[in-house]
Amino acid sequence: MAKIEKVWAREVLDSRGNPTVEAVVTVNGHEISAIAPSGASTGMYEAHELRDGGDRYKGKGVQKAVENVRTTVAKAIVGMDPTDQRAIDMAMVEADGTDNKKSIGGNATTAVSFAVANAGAFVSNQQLYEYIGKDHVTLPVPMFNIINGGKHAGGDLKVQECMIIPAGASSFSECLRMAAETYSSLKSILKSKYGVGAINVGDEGGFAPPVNTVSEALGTIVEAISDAGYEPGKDIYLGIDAASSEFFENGKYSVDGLSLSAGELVDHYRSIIDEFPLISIEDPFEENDYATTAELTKAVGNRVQIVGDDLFVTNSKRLADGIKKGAANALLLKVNQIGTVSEAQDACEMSADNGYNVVVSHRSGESEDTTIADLCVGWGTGQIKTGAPCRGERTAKYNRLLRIEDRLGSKAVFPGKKALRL
Ligand SMILES: O=C(O)[C@@H](CO)OP(=O)(O)O
Ligand SMILES: [Mg+2]
Repeated sequence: MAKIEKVWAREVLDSRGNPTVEAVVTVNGHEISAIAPSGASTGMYEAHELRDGGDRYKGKGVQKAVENVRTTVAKAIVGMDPTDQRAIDMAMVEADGTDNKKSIGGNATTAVSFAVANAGAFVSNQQLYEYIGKDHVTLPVPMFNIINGGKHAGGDLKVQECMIIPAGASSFSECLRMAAETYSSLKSILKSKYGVGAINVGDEGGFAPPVNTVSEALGTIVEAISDAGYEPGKDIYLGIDAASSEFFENGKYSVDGLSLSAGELVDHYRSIIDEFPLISIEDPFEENDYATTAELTKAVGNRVQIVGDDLFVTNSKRLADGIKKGAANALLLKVNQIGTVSEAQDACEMSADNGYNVVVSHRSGESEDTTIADLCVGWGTGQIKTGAPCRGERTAKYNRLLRIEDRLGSKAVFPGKKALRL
């Protein structure tokens, strides 16, 4: 049996230039490292990130998380078998002792949990996706965020992400090519419509043009899809992440130049669904509103994937509540929202057992770490969202998926439209 010989951590930078935690686990004399990502539109029920009062630039909170890995976490897990992911994750949960990783920090536990997964694969002489997935590995249909709004961009567009979903493709690599071509034609269209400033990009690599409404954004994307030679609603579909908690105040949603009640927002979404080939809506209502999320799911859930991100925060308890109430029909899975790979896996399995789709997701603050690409393939979730088809921290994941597809050759399973139950 291999043993974890040493646990270390250091501060490195994420894609926004903010400090984050890199954990290093030594097995068989080899150092295996992994980096925690970080959100901007974080859900209120997420695992706690150690960031010193939310100040992301002084680095003191991250230093504390780094220190916790070097001391508390190292004490709890050195000597354990790196292939016993669950025991290691539970040892961290126990050493933390809070219900939201407040003492060790969700960023500390995530980085260690990722590193342990990679170390387990290393000592097993396997690729991470093989080690996790055994024999049911599946390449995902990706969602590409090509127009950025909300907290990820500086403009007036309140909806955070406007995405393309090339579910009509016959392989992952074809999805990526279709997305890159559409991204490129969108760039030309935006430049000619709004001027050269419109092609500046937001946190996830999508453009941040001066559009005011989601319809304007989706209309331009539809044009770009056609210009690239694809058929909207057949080859490439649309998805949005409303991240609506960010524009919810005093019982009203300020979106698309309107001030809407939850009920009015249901009608607003329904008119957008009627106008565009929109097949996925994430966080349509604020993170505590299971009732209206259930109402929308009931009304359109047979043709639209309703995804819970801030709503569920990859937390099995919140997910179980949502399932009971019929809120959403898909889980957005972010390991750092709950803080360990094993707890995220629990939420993944609960989703599958209850007929909910699962979309593995990056954060807006990312790094070169590609662990989530392997988790997605190994768990066979069939969907991933990891930003635009550009910027190194996003292409790191897409390129990793290309490599996995290439390694699998004719054994690569790709679900296409089935991943979204279309
Ligand atoms: O809301 C989201 O889905 C994510 C990732 O796209 O954003 P953030 O990491 O800022 O929470
Ligand atoms: Mg989201």
